[in-house]
Amino acid sequence: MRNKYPSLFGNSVGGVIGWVFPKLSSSHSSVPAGGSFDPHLDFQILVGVVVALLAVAAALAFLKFSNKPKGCLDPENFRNFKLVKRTQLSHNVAKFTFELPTPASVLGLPIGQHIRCPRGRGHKPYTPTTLDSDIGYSELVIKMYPQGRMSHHFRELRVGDYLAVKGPKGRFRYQPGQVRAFGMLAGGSGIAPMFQVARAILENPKDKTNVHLIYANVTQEDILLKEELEGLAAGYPNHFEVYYVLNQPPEVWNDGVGFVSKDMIQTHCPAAPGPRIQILRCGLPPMNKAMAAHLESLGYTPEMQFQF
Ligand SMILES: Cc1cc2nc3c(=O)[nH]c(=O)nc-3n(C[C@H](O)[C@H](O)[C@H](O)COP(=O)(O)OP(=O)(O)OC[C@H]3O[C@@H](n4cnc5c(N)ncnc54)[C@H](O)[C@@H]3O)c2cc1C
Repeated sequence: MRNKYPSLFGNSVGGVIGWVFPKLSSSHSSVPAGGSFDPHLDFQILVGVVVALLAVAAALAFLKFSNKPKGCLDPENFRNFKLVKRTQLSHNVAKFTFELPTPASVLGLPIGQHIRCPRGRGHKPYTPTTLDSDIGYSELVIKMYPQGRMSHHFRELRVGDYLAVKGPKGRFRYQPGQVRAFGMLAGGSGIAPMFQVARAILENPKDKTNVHLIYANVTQEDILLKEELEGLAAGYPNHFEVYYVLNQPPEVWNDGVGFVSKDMIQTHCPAAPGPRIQILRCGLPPMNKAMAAHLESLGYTPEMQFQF
């Protein structure tokens, strides 16, 4: 079909107009041969153009949406993911890289949610260090405890083996800008969900949320993802800060010593009561309990707190 509006909108839009409004497309102009102006016809043309533009916008949006890679998790059934690389990071910590079904797949895990891996009759939560901006693979950093049941499974996992995973799971929902600042209180492997949320915020240039992390461990060697955390602190100095707390610090140590205290929270987390702030907690039960008590006595309401 020949385009009736080539100079204004190009072939495709003119074609759409012709298709949607055949009556209009038979008129070359709203100015009849006699030269008198027809406002009714002009209005019809305007409506036709708006409809055509909306149709093109909808088609482009559909194309963009349908091109977005689909996630490959199932919340109800376990799916198997092949281990393609295993990197030992310390005597009891390793990074596990899993292949996704196709090189273009993404895991499809919303920010702040986790996967679950089966062990015995139950399953354990894990948060990948990768995001959906990492295509074709997903990574877990796992601390393997001597007596841990799931730890034992990971210790035995070799390249070529499969890990059963289901998800997404979790109550946490995140929308960029939903709070002004996050305080994060993490212990040991409880850093995993914090790192994921922090990374998603900081790597999104439109998200101006500030992140204040207090991270507790026994020794310096126990600090997980240290290099990655230092990278975030150096790369986003105005939006991210991390304060480490160690039970057994080395001789030279400038951060916190002992357990995470009320004073440390007051100094390093966004102050309460404050507008649009939230404190996230993830650690062993005794730490979570102690943190909840500190937060309450500092005036943080239950709505301002979330425990992973
Ligand atoms: C949202 C969320 C995400 C998580 N993501 C990760 C992750 O990405 N990587 C990761 O390694 N872990 C992660 N964890 C912790 C993980 O779910 C397990 O708790 C951990 O792997 C231990 O499980 P297990 O079966 O080996 O130990 P269990 O059989 O549950 O425990 C056995 C013994 O191991 C020791 N132990 C267990 N957990 C800890 C601990 N946290 N600190 C100190 N000693 C402990 C204790 O002595 C305990 O008695 C996450 C937890 C949550 C809530």
